[in-house]
Amino acid sequence: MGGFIMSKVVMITGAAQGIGAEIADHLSKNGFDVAIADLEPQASKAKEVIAKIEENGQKAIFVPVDVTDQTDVASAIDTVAKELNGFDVMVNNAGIAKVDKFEDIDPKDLELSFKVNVFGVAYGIQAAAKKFKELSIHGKIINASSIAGMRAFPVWATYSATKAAVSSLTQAAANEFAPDHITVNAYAPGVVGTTGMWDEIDKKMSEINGKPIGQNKKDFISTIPLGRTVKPNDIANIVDFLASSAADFITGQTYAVDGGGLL
Ligand SMILES: NC(=O)C1=CN([C@@H]2O[C@H](COP(=O)(O)OP(=O)(O)OC[C@H]3O[C@@H](n4cnc5c(N)ncnc54)[C@H](O)[C@@H]3O)[C@@H](O)[C@H]2O)C=CC1
Ligand SMILES: CC(=O)C(C)=O
Repeated sequence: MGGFIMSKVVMITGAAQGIGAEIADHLSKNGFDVAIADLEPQASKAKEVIAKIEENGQKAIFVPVDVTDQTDVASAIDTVAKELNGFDVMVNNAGIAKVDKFEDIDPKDLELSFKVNVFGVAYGIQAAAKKFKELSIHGKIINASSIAGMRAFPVWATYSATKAAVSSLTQAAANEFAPDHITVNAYAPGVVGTTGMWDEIDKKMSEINGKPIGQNKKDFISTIPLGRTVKPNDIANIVDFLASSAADFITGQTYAVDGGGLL
């Protein structure tokens, strides 16, 4: 008689599209039931991700959440733990990228960027750690940083600062939650050219420096030693690892996945 293997449960923010959706697909292939946590208007995109996860033989739900709202994030995690009957891994992936010349940085963009990229990650870490403790789970928390948080590029000050803050939150939380065997790590992608994010970045950079649409992206790609953009699959691979027991003794780290772009 075949043994019954319990599925693990992951919640991934910003998973209705892009890198988050790819992470959801990978983790479901590794036996995770998945909560796709994203803004309410992303519900129909989330349905497509859920359909793929179900094809992989796992359960999936959509949890509407705005990561800038601390209460919303905590109640989303409560819902996930109840509906999927457990909670093992939190991926704080949601993020936005605002690009501007330093002198032109708009306070509203600065505020929203910090609210989504930094407050959102802090709230996700807090609520996940509380739930892991409540359930006595040695959980794993995985956050989205960026190579922009390791080296600040011109006209990316706001975004770079938020992503540097993610690495710092990752280290601090790793230290604080180590006694509970909760690990906290981060991934730092280079240019992932196929998600919506780079279309906006390229358009805004072209308004700033007058290069034709597509040129700024090409210029970035030309600096990557391994000769191509990062694929969402490359990021999902490291998240697979960080979410697995193979990474039990790793905490507080931020991993660049950038084809050598920062070399
Ligand atoms: N695309 C790239 O080149 C890189 C992306 N990253 C980071 O990876 C993460 C994912 O990026 P992509 O998939 O490319 O972006 P994307 O723009 O394709 O997807 C971001 C997702 O986050 C969601 N989101 C935005 N604000 C939210 C909020 N307040 N609450 C809940 N969800 C919210 C969006 O609805 C969307 O589904 C982000 O944190 C990004 O900063 C890091 C380095 C490179
Ligand atoms: C959007 C982003 O973080 C990079 C490095 O391309």
